[in-house]
Amino acid sequence: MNIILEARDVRYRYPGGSEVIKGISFHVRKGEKIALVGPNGAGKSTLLQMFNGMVRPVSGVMLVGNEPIQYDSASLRMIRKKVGYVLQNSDRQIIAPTVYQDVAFGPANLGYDEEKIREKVTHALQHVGLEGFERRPPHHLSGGEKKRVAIAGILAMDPDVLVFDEPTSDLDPAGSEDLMELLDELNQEGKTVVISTHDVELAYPWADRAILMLDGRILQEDVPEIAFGNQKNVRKAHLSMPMILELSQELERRGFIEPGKKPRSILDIIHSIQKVATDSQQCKKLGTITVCNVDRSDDVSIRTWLESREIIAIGAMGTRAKQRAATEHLTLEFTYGVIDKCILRALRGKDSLILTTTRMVDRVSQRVDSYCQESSVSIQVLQLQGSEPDPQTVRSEQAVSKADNSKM
Ligand SMILES: Nc1ncnc2c1ncn2[C@@H]1O[C@H](COP(=O)(O)OP(=O)(O)OP(=O)(O)O)[C@@H](O)[C@H]1O
Repeated sequence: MNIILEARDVRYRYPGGSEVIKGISFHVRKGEKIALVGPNGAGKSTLLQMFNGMVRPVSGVMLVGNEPIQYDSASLRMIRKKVGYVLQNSDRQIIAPTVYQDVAFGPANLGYDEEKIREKVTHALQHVGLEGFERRPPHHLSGGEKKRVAIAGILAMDPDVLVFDEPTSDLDPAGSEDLMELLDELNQEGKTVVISTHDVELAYPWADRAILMLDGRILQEDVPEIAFGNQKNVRKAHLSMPMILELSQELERRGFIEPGKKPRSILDIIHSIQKVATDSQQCKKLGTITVCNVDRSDDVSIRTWLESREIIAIGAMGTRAKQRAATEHLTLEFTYGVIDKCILRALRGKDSLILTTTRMVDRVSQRVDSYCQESSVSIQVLQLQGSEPDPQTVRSEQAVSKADNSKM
């Protein structure tokens, strides 16, 4: 078990106040997505701030990479290179007069030379979709853009762990979905991601593990299906049960889904409702999913390719994919939970196109393959790539089946 963060019986009280962290122990494994969930005042922010030494426990030990955190300034600088912390309020994190200077602050503090700083800043801004914003004053940006500047500032230091305090609290629903998608992308690239949130609907499908907190203690820590499935603890923590989980419990009571199945998404629910799924598989021809890697298809006109197709829905995963869609003036139908939504479409016999980036391409095939194996269906995943000489021939030349047709 590759533990990257660990708390051993940590306790904390603010100067002159009562105890707000009351003996907490837990660990985070490398590559995990953890959601710390609890009501106002539960101690989530205080606990998160212990992860990179911003708050020092009164007793107990915090470890990063199996090493107890040391609190001298040189050690803290190194810890903050490993564990990046994105504050809830971006205005408190952004300090410089331009976006470039703000994102450059971390790498400059690490002693990098000008060229390396420029490289880090450019890469970080690309990552969060803010290329071209370098000279902009941060206080003129929208809340969502400021959040991305704050994240870029952390990414520029290339930390192993990213900690986000209420990452979506000041974002609109579309902005929240974009941000969760960015967190997924970063996790897919190997970052461990820890967030605090009140939003159970957001945490439930996203997290590998949920930690429910109340009054400075951990109430429950488990996979989301179990952590959020305990009605008593959920109520106690002033939370509500995620809608999907509540619906699946109701369907289970009525015998529509097998006992013990805990769907995490609408696709899971459809899959669990065996009869409906079987009917749809038998009656309909399945649609296909075409994947376009935007990192490798500069010379492909997606718009031209689309013109040669029947009606198709388009989804985008990742910031660069969304930017590419904007450049080609494509209307996106799906920007979050994209793979599941395209599988649902395929089950209805309809085709879709997913724009994505190199690191996420395999994820599409993996998710579709695992769904197909579990459900004994075969949805074709095709790839759109390379130069496009003639839209008429694109379909046969560039659409290469990756699916295992023997599953049919
Ligand atoms: N700087 C501070 N000085 C004194 N007490 C504080 C300070 N910051 C937080 N607290 C107290 O510590 C407790 C835990 O606060 P914390 O912000 O960690 O909770 P939280 O779960 O993140 O809440 P929220 O969801 O509202 O942000 C609260 O009772 C709060 O009043």
